[in-house]
Amino acid sequence: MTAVDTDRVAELDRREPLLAAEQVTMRFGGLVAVDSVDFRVYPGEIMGLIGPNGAGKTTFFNCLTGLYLPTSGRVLFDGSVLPPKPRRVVKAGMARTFQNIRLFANMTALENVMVGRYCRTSAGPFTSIIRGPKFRREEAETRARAQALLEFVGLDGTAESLARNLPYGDQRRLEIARALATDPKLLLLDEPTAGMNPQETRQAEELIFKIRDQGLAVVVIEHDMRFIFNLCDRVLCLVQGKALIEGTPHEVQSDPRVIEAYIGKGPETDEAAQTDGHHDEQQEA
Ligand SMILES: Nc1ncnc2c1ncn2[C@@H]1O[C@H](COP(=O)(O)OP(=O)(O)OP(=O)(O)O)[C@@H](O)[C@H]1O
Repeated sequence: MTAVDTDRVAELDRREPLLAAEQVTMRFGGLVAVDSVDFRVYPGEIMGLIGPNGAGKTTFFNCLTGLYLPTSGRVLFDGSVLPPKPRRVVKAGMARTFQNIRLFANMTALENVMVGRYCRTSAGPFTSIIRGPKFRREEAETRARAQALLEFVGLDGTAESLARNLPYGDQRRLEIARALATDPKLLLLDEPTAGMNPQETRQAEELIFKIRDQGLAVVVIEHDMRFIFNLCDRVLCLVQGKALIEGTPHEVQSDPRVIEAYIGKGPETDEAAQTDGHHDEQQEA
């Protein structure tokens, strides 16, 4: 089953974008990693970002999320340019996961999600030290919300497990739960299925649809073509830092330039794309 609905995509196009990248360029010395890229994400859509290794996807992601200040161009979130400060970006409503899992390995699953929630609490250092009523009330709310998010991502029953003891696919879902704890409007997922088995990948797909159905916009970087074309409303393909094509999954996957960019690794050979050297590296990380 495909998620793509042409009427839905047309409707999305009539709305104000939640995220808009305008002519974003990122240079590292003489290397142009991202070259004049325009990109729009609308509320409630799933947007895919694909491209061969080294195409500039992660660098572009880092520009979108304020980790990098673009060399030129700008990124607007909800109509404003955000300061390149992670806490401000998160508070504005943008959350992300990384290519390599970044959990607090020795904390429980519940504690990991609670950490994500603290950007939405207001108890100051003094109230926290004396553990006053406001702190205790917020702590109870944070715990309840974290527990609900664990259930939402399908991790109920793991609340007290240490993050490092969870299976790989569960760790990835835990990262998503932690990102959701910040109450984002936009969730950015950097290779959410890297290293997953087919069953975990299917579960990840269902989870992302569920997140979209809550009204969030989602941007996904992936190498797994079958996953991305089944999941996304629209897809942008980057090649050597430039936007090669943006369109519906059907438009993108049938464009011969995309297949050529992957040196023959079209959708029909996506298993090969999943098992290339890049993914082995991710699994070892
Ligand atoms: N911090 C950096 N300093 C210098 N060059 C960088 C830096 N980060 C990325 N690059 C270079 O920018 C280019 C784009 O890299 P990037 O990681 O964004 O690509 P990607 O599409 O995410 O690749 P992959 O699919 O392998 O993760 C590459 O040539 C890379 O070597």
